[in-house]
Amino acid sequence: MDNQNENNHSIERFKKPSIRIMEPPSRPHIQLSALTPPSRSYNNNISNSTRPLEKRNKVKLKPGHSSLDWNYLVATRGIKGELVTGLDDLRQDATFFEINSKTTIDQFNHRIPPYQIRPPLKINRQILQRHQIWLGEGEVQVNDYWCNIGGKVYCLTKYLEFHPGGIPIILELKDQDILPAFNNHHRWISYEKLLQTCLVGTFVNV
Ligand code: HEM
Repeated sequence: MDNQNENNHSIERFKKPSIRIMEPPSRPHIQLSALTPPSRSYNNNISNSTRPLEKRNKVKLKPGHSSLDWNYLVATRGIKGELVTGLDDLRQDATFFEINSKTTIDQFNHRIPPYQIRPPLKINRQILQRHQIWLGEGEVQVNDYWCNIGGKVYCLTKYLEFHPGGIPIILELKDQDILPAFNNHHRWISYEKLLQTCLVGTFVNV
């Protein structure tokens, strides 16, 4: 009997200590939207919570119209001033001669590419509007499309077909400075670099 008591006692001694299973602490409720990265859009008019993430509106560009093709065009024709259309019209434009200095006109007459002319050509609204003709893709002989970006006039005639966001979105802004719309879509892109050789001159309110 004593023997059995002793056995029971030793079994008790080797029993595992009872472990109290703790409940995991309850997690704070986190809304998924708080974990999603902020939208890369700079458009302050559209709240991040309603804007679908990474919605792209890129269009399918025609073959030969990639960004590399554009760089090639700039390097081969842009540097010679050949990406600016409609310059010959300026030679018959009285307003153009009225608002520009002799130094500028001399360089223009010597066919210096507009992006290299100092001081730059002055272009007012009247002249700009005469160079906003877009009859369709491929109509390079007829199209002549200039626009105002942040106070500078650029010729987009050749660039439009290379624009990954499409042509209509730019044409819609015909009468405006397109810089705010540009910044809403892609503030990080340097249009000054992309369109460097397409610069016509400075926009002036005269
Ligand atoms: C004329 C100057 C402009 C230049 C040089 C330009 C350049 C570009 C470039 C390089 C892209 C490709 C971006 C990428 O791959 O991430 C792009 C896309 C786009 N652009 Fe422009 N852009 C111009 C004007 C505009 C304007 C005025 C608008 C709107 C009114 C616009 C709307 C868009 C859209 C919707 C896309 C495609 C979607 C996206 O990338 O989110 N662009 N543009």
